[in-house]
Amino acid sequence: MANSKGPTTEINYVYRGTFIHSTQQTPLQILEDEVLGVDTDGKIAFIGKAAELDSLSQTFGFSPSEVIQLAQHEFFMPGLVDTHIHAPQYSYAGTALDMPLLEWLNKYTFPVESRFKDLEFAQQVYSQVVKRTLRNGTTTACYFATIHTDASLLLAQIANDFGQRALVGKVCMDRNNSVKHYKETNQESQDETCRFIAELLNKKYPLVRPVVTPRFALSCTGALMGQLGAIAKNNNLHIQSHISENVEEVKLVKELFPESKSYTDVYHKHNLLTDKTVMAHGCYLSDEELALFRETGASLSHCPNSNISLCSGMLNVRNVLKHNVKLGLGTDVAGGYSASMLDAVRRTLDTSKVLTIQDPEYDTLTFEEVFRLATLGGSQALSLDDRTGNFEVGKDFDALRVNVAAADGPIDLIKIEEPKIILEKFLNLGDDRNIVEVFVAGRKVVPFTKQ
Ligand SMILES: O=c1[nH]c(=O)c2nc[nH]c2[nH]1
Ligand SMILES: [Zn+2]
Repeated sequence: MANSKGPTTEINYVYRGTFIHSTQQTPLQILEDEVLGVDTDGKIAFIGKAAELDSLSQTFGFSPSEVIQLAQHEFFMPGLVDTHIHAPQYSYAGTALDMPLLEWLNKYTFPVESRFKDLEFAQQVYSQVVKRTLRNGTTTACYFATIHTDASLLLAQIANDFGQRALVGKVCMDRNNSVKHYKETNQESQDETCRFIAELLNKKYPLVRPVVTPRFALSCTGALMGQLGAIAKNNNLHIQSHISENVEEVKLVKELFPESKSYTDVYHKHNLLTDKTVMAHGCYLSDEELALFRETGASLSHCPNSNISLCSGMLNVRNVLKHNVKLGLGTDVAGGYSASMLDAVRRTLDTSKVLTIQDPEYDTLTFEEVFRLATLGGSQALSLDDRTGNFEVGKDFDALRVNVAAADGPIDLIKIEEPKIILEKFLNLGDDRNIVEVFVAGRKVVPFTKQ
């Protein structure tokens, strides 16, 4: 019996072929020769066996002749969810990876981010990052912008224009001793955050929301963090920040906040840990801190490229999962040099294997588990799993149409392969040439209609 939402909505289009996604119960569910219908609101109206096509077409009022058939080496998978990416840092992605975090922030990041006062520069970089990530299959992105409100609003507008689902954060920082012109006063940070939230909500973009963004504990006074926690609470908003990325950072946080039991406790004390909070990295969190994440419902973003590129550390993903902490993957551009979530998948697997090399007892992650982290896991980490993350009826159709054998693509298939092998090849070898179409909330956003 097909899974369906009921025949109340009008069907916009129907695809037939292989659909691969994750559920809470299984990291990999492969649905072969199925039909999936998307309604005019962009939601999945039904998914069922192709053998039931006739009855589905009668129930939902579409003609079987309009069904779009996928080719032999094609499949649909849920869109990729990037739970942590710095849009302005895309301007220097692939460079500046020669020093640890705190020096890297001072030497490269803050000087570049300070340039985003210039809206023309912001327009150029932000259009590029939204297009590049969409082309690589990121249907949902959780962005850090900069301290500049108008440029941050511009990022939100560009994501909306190109049809990407996004959380966009105006960065807050009232502490910065190294690049003195790149910081706000406490009052400015509060006022501009409120202006950012009000103006963005006022736009009523269907898929783009503000996220309260204290940069990290070293960039914010306790007073500012507490005020931002209150702003998030009063407006029922998401929160994002960084935590426990690098040994030196953890040490300085302990010195700066001696009254707190741990780094996690610093955020908890300032009401920044909620079930809509996502914290990047978390390489050095103790079991006690993970328990606090679990209790508050806060989630982690695993950013393996950045963790390795800045020699920060390695997240023990197995331990995070054991603590039942929600977890997604992030590119963390530009500490991470790649804007592609396929790279995040590969670096997650690499890191897991390095942990196994160090300790053969370590239970290496499977590609199926990492696939789930990149899709459903990310949507859960961002508390958006009621809307996106897999092909459940009633969710928005956020999806990639993948052709593993795309002409001039990077993958050679020697013979016809089963879907699981095709997915594994795509995750390990594929790139944007294999992503022939991208859908967000039912709208085809790749290939681009707008330049
Ligand atoms: O990887 C990171 N990138 C950043 O921009 C940042 N800011 C604080 N901590 C950070 N970590
Ligand atoms: Zn980051």
